[in-house]
Amino acid sequence: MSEVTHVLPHAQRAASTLLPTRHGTFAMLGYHVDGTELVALAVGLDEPPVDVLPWVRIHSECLTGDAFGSLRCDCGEQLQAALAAIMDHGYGAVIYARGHEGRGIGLIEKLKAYALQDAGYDTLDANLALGHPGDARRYDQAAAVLADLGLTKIALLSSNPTKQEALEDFGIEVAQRLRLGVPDRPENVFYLNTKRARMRHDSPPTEVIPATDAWGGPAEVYDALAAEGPQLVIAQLGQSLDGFIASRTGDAGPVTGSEDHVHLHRLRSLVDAVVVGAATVIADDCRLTVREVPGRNPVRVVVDPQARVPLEASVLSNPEARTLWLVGASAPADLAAAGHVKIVRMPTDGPFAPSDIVRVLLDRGLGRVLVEGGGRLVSSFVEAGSLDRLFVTVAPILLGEGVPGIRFDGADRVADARRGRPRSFKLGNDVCVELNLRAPV
Ligand SMILES: Nc1nc2c(ncn2[C@@H]2O[C@H](COP(=O)(O)OP(=O)(O)OP(=O)(O)O)[C@@H](O)[C@H]2O)c(=O)[nH]1
Ligand SMILES: [Zn+2]
Repeated sequence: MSEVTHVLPHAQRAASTLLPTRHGTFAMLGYHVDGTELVALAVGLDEPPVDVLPWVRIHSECLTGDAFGSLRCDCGEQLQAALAAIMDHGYGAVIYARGHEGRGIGLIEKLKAYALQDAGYDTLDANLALGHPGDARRYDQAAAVLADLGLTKIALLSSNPTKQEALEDFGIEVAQRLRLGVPDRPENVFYLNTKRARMRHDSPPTEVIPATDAWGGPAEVYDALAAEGPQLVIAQLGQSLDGFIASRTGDAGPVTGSEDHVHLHRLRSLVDAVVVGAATVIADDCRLTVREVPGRNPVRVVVDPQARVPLEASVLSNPEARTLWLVGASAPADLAAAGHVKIVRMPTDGPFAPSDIVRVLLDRGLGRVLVEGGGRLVSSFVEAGSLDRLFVTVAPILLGEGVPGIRFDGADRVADARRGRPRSFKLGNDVCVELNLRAPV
């Protein structure tokens, strides 16, 4: 931690209430700090978990982004993603920093800066041309609120190292900094790239997401996933109307249509890691990369307790993306994998518990996970309660017999079936059902 170089102003806690949101109910605290009104939306403060860092976002007020949904900046999406992530994490707070509007120059001055940007200036030069500093924000008030909340050692949700350093100057220990995965858009990509090039922002650029819903399913499905924050486990299966993901011979010909293929690539583009079982790799020789839509390739994760996947398989031989090869404790010790492949020896001979797989990935910074097949692996995640969302695309064909999709030790009574909040949409002639398994039905 760096030296504490400044003294904090007094944070006067003046109001305390509850705020139900679409992400859940937050404690909402209102503060007066040095003539400015700040609010905190907090969760989990009454019973802080042991050895867990609170997740904190210091969100700079942005009327245009936060309230109007402007796409000139990424503030609105960052705010929603932060609320979702912190609620999901169960411990932390968003400090909504009034007085930060326009990086501290105020609303109307920001609009003047926008007008200059309309004429070709970038976001930094526009501020300078108006006689303002590039960034005029102060962080002592937010730090004082954090101190009052007892959040003095935190994980900060931000792409801005300056923010981290400023908080540390005021005695807040930033033990970790996490970036929210909000996509670049055509309307804000120049702005975001300027911040990367000139204002020290270190969010990795994403491929630009066109403002269109012509990819796979409707945009709101993917926007909702993008807003889910750094930890998310989803699964996708394509199956026949009678519930098979492949024919009786295991023929790997696609069951669902091309729109579902695009949808799958879209899901891959939204995660850090895509997980498949050994049998699926052997049957399909899948590449697991993002090709149908713009986006980064996720890390490929092969669940292979007996190390059965041959070295010639695409995921092990083609270095177009990184691969983690999860093998069992007794798998051969002399596996000679290529440089892009990392062998992870699990403590047991398998089958590996979904929670152990998720943990191994999380330890490597891979918090957003797509389980892509086969049926048994996805089923084990369903059964273990390890999935946040399940997508099943149903094609209007009947196979009669084949490789089953989801099968697990089910309920005796229909009333006890697994349920989630459903949403369904068409993918060509197929129908995709998304089950949000964390949302109350
Ligand atoms: N002056 C000015 N302010 C802007 C502009 N675009 C967004 N802002 C303001 O910038 C603030 C948000 O700061 P950002 O640079 O987006 O992000 P950050 O807070 O530094 O970093 P993160 O924590 O990663 O979000 C908000 O107060 C916005 O109103 C602009 O073009 N000019
Ligand atoms: Zn903004």
